[in-house]
Amino acid sequence: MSQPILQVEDLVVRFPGRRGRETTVIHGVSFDLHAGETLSLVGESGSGKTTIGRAILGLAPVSAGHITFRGETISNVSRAQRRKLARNVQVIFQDPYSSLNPSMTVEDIIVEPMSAAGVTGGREKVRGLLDSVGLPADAGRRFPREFSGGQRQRIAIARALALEPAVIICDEPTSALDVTTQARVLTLLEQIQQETGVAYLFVSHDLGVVRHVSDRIAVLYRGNIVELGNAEQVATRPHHDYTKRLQMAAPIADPVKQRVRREARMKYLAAHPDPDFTTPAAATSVSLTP
Ligand SMILES: Nc1ncnc2c1ncn2[C@@H]1O[C@H](COP(=O)(O)OP(=O)(O)OP(=O)(O)O)[C@@H](O)[C@H]1O
Repeated sequence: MSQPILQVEDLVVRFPGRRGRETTVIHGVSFDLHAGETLSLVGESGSGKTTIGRAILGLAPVSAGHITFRGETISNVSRAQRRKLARNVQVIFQDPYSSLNPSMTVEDIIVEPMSAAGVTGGREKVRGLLDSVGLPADAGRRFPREFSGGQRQRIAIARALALEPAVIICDEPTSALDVTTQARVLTLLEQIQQETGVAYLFVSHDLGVVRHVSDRIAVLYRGNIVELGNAEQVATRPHHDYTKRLQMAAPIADPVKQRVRREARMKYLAAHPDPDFTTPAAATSVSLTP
């Protein structure tokens, strides 16, 4: 495999807490990301997935450890160096309703990061970007409110692609979308990756979703990576107890398979009681009646 494009080594993130005490939310996490690869960070709500993404983007404090992009340190650097990085590492957020400025046209939304990076000629590029995400050319003149959730996420993807980044952090990019739209957006992200070689750091609570889009999966539990490996292996033959719980909590459509797995989960939990584990978030969407 190629040299890693992004390396996170022994990352520790602490936030100021009550009475001047600090709370550590990321406890020495390490992973790397290669060009053209999708690595997913999976864990329940509060496990620290978004914080890791924000630390890479310089939006959360790197209290210890360091982060490098193409071998160059990007943690705790100056604003100017940060701006340089912004061209290479972009982000797509979970909520396509709040992540796009409602008072700007789609063209202005897409051109904005180019102008901020001092790239000229952005407006000519917009039509090609809209086309590459499957939106009509006249979409540029319209406003976000005129589009559905899936279309808005396509606008967010076009904006992320505007600076031809090497890495895109996809923070739960499909969790606000219905299942069919989810599949379309994931397919689009895969096509873009095949065409451009962009690497994705994909953040999700849903092992079932990331299994199909990832090359590797890192499982995060309370700010620690407890398992990292090939996506198929982690999703279907996990080693760590916590991953097994996440796997058993991922919702599936077939009610017969769901019942079989629920029974297996009950058996497993009865045989492995562990008060230290909280119920993974996805479990709440699994029906408890046949
Ligand atoms: N700015 C902050 N100040 C203090 N604590 C924070 C801050 N940002 C995040 N945290 C805490 O860090 C922990 C991890 O949060 P984070 O949002 O990274 O989790 P997550 O796995 O992305 O969860 P979710 O799936 O719900 O988005 C949480 O306990 C959260 O309360």
